[in-house]
Amino acid sequence: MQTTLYSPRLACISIPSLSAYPHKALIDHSRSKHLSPRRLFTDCNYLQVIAKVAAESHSQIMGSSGDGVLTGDHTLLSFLGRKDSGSDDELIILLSHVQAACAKIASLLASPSTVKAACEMKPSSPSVTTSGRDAPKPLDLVANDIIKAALKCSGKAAVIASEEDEMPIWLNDTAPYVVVFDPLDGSRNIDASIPTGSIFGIYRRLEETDGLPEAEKAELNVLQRGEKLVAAVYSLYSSATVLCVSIGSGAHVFTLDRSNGDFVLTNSNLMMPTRGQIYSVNDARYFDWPEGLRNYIDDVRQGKGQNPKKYSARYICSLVADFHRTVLYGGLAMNPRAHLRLVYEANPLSFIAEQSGGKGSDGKRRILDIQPIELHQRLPLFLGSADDISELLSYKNIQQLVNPGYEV
Ligand SMILES: O=P(O)(O)OC[C@H]1O[C@](O)(COP(=O)(O)O)[C@@H](O)[C@@H]1O
Repeated sequence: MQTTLYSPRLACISIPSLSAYPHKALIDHSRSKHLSPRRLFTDCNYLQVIAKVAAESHSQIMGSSGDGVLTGDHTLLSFLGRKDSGSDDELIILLSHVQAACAKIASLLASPSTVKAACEMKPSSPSVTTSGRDAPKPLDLVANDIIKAALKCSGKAAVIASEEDEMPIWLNDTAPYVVVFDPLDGSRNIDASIPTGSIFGIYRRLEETDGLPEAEKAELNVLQRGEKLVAAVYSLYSSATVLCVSIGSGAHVFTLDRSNGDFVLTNSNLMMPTRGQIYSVNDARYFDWPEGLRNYIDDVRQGKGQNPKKYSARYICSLVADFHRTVLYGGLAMNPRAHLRLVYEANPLSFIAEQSGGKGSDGKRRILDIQPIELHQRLPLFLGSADDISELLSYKNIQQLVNPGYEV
């Protein structure tokens, strides 16, 4: 049975395609039921069963050919379920809920009713909350609710922390994982249907904090250094919806098949080119930049850097989109002012950058080495090809300290 992805009133998510798995009777039974978004997150056992089946059985059917080359058509779950994938069943279950949440957000963003509502809204300039964060748009809050419901439903997240919530939320004393996330990055562009994304970082629960009061242990768990990440994910909602996943053994891209709701492997072991020819930065801020950054950009624009080719600029102003292009084509995606967040933006994306051969820096330190001191901590962020980032860092003075509070 197939359900539509773009119902105007209520966006539905198709159930994952399971024809490849041997537990067919179970699957046929599951398939006979329509999976509405409500059911997706209320019937928690449903996804857990699916993910467990994937984890237990996939290597009997597909797996790798033994030389690292993947064979067969993999979905995210079947890919993670391979014997040699390095993921445990609980992580697979958690990630199955993450992918379901992203599919639901993708369908909401693309639904005519959402686009119509956005068209009817008056243009608004971003205002800030009391904590200094941009005021959330309605879709930020909807995406946040979808992801929180999915993570709670997974039963695998002990504590979660979102860009849209002031504090972490403790969910479960015994669940193995900690999830930090930005539910909808780039949402300042959302009314114009410009690409947006979701970002997730997954850590293990710190068992040594188990005896502490809830608020204290919640904070310690979500403020782990990026190098402790066990997995990172970003979802890009664009002409295609793609999910890039790393569980610490490379980064892999899956594309949403809108006909059935599967995320299908489209690019395994992503390798960022060691050097690119594109820089991505808001260069209307050029005159607020320090000398080192201005010199670097002046040089690469003119082909006077280590790479004799003249660089081009691309800036979508949507971090996930700018980063995804950088991973694929090489070059740099950066925001030199202390604007992006360490915990749920810089860390997961730096983890994926490193897993694909690139680098992540704040201009002075490797991102994954930085000890977070607060959940919504901001910092300058430079992500990209290993050689391009090294060259940029050699200009020394690249962090923008002048921050006049831009209107747009
Ligand atoms: O205004 P700037 O400095 O160009 O920053 C743009 C960046 O801010 C972001 O919109 C994130 O900010 P928000 O999380 O507040 O939306 C990124 O997607 C984008 O890369």
